[in-house]
Amino acid sequence: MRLDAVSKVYGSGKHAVRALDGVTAGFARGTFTAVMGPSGSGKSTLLNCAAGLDRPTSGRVLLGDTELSGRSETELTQLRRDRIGFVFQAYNLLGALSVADNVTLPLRLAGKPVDRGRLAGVLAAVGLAEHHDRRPGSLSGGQQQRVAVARALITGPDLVCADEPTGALDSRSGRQVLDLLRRIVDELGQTVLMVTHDPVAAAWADTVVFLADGRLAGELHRPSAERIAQRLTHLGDA
Ligand SMILES: Nc1ncnc2c1ncn2[C@@H]1O[C@H](COP(=O)(O)OP(=O)(O)OP(=O)(O)O)[C@@H](O)[C@H]1O
Repeated sequence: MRLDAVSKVYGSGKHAVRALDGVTAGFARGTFTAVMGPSGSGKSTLLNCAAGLDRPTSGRVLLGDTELSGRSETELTQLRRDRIGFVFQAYNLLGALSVADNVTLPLRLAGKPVDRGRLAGVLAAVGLAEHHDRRPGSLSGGQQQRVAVARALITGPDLVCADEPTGALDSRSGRQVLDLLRRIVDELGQTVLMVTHDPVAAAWADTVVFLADGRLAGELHRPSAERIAQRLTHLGDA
């Protein structure tokens, strides 16, 4: 996955906000990247452009060999459904459906057959094999987020996008979700792009990229939470 000189401007005239300003970055297959930066620095905009949820004003977004820019809404919807998995802070599960039906929803929406073996494998990977008939509301927050990770994985996506996936969780459940994201990269070869405010969460990634005012402001490889926190504190420095 690659962003090439991506800019995003919201609004126009004197109300224009340049949320991203010429961001070029590559996220290699099988790696875990965290995006950090102050509030309003463009983290969610970057994730949304990478995931085809939002369109850059200029620049190119490439998912493998597929260019997202210039695609119709229908094409983007299809591409997101088939090739990108999403995990949000608020889980976004459907309360009326069982765990298994939530997880397989992306397949059913795409009109694809549900492979029971694959479902069982994905549920086992997230540690919820015995919960497939439960309703999300009867599970803990951490378990619900692991259902969301299973749903993101069921299509075998090229990219998993996670926006503050631990934002609503206590530290123990958060750690389990981060451990899971780490394992889907290490053991399944998935590619994860995660926005977070939390240096401890970011320290699970291979690379942490920093944003400030819509621009890249450096990156750290395999950093400790302390180094990340220190870097964040000095982001505004020249
Ligand atoms: N739909 C929108 N319309 C207008 N402005 C927007 C929109 N989305 C984001 N912005 C603006 O773009 C800038 C970047 O926002 P973004 O949400 O990407 O930042 P962020 O780093 O994710 O912030 P936070 O950490 O607070 O979630 C901000 O100034 C924000 O107000």
